[in-house]
Amino acid sequence: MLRSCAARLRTLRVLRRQPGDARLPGSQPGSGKLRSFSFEDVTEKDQALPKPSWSKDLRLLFDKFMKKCEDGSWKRLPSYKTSYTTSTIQDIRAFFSGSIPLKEELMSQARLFTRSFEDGLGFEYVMFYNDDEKRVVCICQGGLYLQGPPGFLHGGALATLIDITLGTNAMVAGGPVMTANLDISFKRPVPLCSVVVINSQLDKVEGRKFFVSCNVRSVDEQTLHTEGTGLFIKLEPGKSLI
Ligand SMILES: CCCCCCCCCC(=O)SCCNC(=O)CCNC(=O)[C@H](O)C(C)(C)COP(=O)(O)OP(=O)(O)OC[C@H]1O[C@@H](n2cnc3c(N)ncnc32)[C@H](O)[C@@H]1OP(=O)(O)O
Repeated sequence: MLRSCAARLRTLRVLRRQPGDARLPGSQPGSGKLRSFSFEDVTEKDQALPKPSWSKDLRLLFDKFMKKCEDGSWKRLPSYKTSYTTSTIQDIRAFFSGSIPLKEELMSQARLFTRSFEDGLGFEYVMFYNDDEKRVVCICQGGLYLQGPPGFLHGGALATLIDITLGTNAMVAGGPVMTANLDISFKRPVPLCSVVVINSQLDKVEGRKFFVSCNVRSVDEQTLHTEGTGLFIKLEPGKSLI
């Protein structure tokens, strides 16, 4: 989660174009300042760009959303495997008030779960964000190592994709969050290696609570595979997680 958290914070920095700014994403100027809370020192290949392992459907959808980005209404969210420097890890620890149990040498080896497979065998996905509509769309393809029932995507893999999509939606709206609740209704199985679209919407914000919902459809939109809702809680700087 922490790696996911930090990667998404860095994604937000790109999204909001605040180079060198130590503010938390979503916070107002002058509030939520953190010492050196920056991920600028992480330089890695952006994973949310076309690869040879992508199917034609994923490539076509990617091109379609990139077109939507041209007028600025949609933005592509970069995504990284992440590997952090010692100072960055210290800053993440400071944010969580020292409550991260993992030793530093192990933290530097940890990787973002959804970006830990070989290209094409696990999660291939790109997210796009529309600020006006408070929507995040994730176009994704679950590879051969994500099988559940023979020939179909594992429900837990789809739940993961839903979690990161809804979580990203909450996070671009409000800053760092954690999943408190996920409710998923599986309606039709997703064929392995097929492409689906997760369409999420920020429904409501109540204090630190962000309520987000989504549906998952096939590329041709004819099949409704899944519906889901999630509750995400905005994290408070300095508050211990444990
Ligand atoms: C950080 C970047 C993340 C990027 C996107 C997410 C993708 C990755 C998602 C993950 O994998 S996260 C890992 C799975 N989630 C967890 O491990 C979370 C475990 N739970 C916690 O650590 C805490 O419960 C949590 C941080 C979610 C909330 O603890 P807090 O102490 O900050 O909140 P608090 O208990 O004060 O509750 C705040 C409000 O939320 C409500 N709430 C908290 N948990 C709830 C829950 N489970 N269901 C319903 N409501 C809940 C709570 O009632 C209260 O409502 P009110 O303000 O109206 O009083």
